Order: sequence, then structure tokens, then C-alpha cells
Amino acid sequence: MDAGIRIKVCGLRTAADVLSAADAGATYLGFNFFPKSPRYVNFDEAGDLAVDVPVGVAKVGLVVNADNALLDALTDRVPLDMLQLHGSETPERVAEIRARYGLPVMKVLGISGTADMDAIDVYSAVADQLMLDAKPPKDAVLPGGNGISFDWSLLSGRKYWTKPWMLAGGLNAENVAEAIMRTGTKQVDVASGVESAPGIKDANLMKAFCAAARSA
Ligand SMILES: O=C(O)c1ccccc1NCC(=O)[C@H](O)[C@H](O)COP(=O)(O)O
Repeated sequence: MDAGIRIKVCGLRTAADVLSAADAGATYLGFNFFPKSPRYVNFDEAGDLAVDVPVGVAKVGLVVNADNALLDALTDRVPLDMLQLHGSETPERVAEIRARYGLPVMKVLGISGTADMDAIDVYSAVADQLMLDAKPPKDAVLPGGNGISFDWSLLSGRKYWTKPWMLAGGLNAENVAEAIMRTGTKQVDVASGVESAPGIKDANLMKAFCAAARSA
């Protein structure tokens, strides 16, 4: 039986955001530990938010090229269900993090053309899941959360991939159903597409996004 689309809302900063996202039907909630992000939360804030996450909804910790000192502190203080690696982590580093922390790891791959697709097989060997996100523009401050899409047709002729994957990049309530239909993805991720301003989640937009994703 098809379990339906799985939705990750990324960059939650308040208890109200957490409850709204969970009520809307998100299956993963992302907490962002990249200090330059408008969606950043510190470990104490994330630890408090984690308490409000309903059972059955996964708490995902997003880090960018994090070293062991940061990950030791993070995993000590925040009860995470998954780590999202959103930097330039090598396959060896992904494997090391997975073994050291005993948590499922989702590796993010930036996609802008066919040459980027080769990384999918390489990282499938070491990660539990992949996120295929738009590659950030060269002058971008943030490696993710930029509200830009990549060419979904790059995924249309894909061969069988061995690991679950999630589509990200510029998704919103208006385009998510089309994105699901065109790519065949079973999982979608959104950050800026459900915000009224950078880092400010909007309950109505989260509701509309989840409803549109489920309608596909
Ligand atoms: O969202 C951020 O601020 C961010 C900063 C640094 C690394 C990653 C970041 N976001 C990661 C995500 O999982 C986003 O949801 C994903 O890139 C899609 O973002 P958007 O295009 O805004 O929906």
C-alpha cells in the first residue's frame, strides 16, 4: 500500500511552528543549526522545541560541514531522529558520522545539471536517504533555503535508485503537486515556500502546502 507523500518542513523556530507543521501533516520537522541562517536555532531552543514534536514525527537536525565537537554537543542536547548533512561532506565523512552517532543520515546533493546526478549512486552507498535540492547560486550566503528550483526533468529518466530520496528547492503550495507528478517523488521538503518572511513560518502556508502535496 502506498503510504502517501511524506513532507518535511525545514527551519522551524517556535513551538507554534512545530505544532502548526505537525497539524498540517508534516512527517519530518527540520531544525537548522547553520548560524548564518535566518532559520537558525541553538541547541537549547531546539531541545525545548523537540519536546513539542508529536510521537511519529521525525526531528531532523540540519548541519553544514559540522565537526565532531559540534555534532557531539548537538546529539547530547537535542533528541534527534535524523541528521541532514547540507554541506560538502565527502562520502567518507557521511559514513563516519553515521557510524559515530548511530542516527540515520540524509545527505543533500545540489543539482543544477546532468553532471550532478553521478553523486546519487556514490552517496547512496553511505547515506540512509538523499535530498535532491537546487544548487545554490555562486554568490549565495546559504547552501540551502534559497527558494529556487532545479530542472525537474533531470529526474524524469532516472534509473532505479537504491535509497529513499526527497525533492527540495523552491517548492510551494502552487507548484508542489506538479513537482510530485513530474518527478514521481514520494517525499518533499520546503523551507522558504511556507514563510511570510525569511525564518517566519506561516501556519496557513504550511497547511496549504501539505494539502497540495497530498492532493497530487
Ligand atoms: O534554510 C536554510 O536557511 C538553510 C541554510 C543552510 C543550509 C540549508 C538550509 N536549508 C535546507 C533545507 O532543507 C531547505 O528546506 C531546502 O534547501 C529547500 O529550501 P527552499 O527552497 O527554501 O524550500
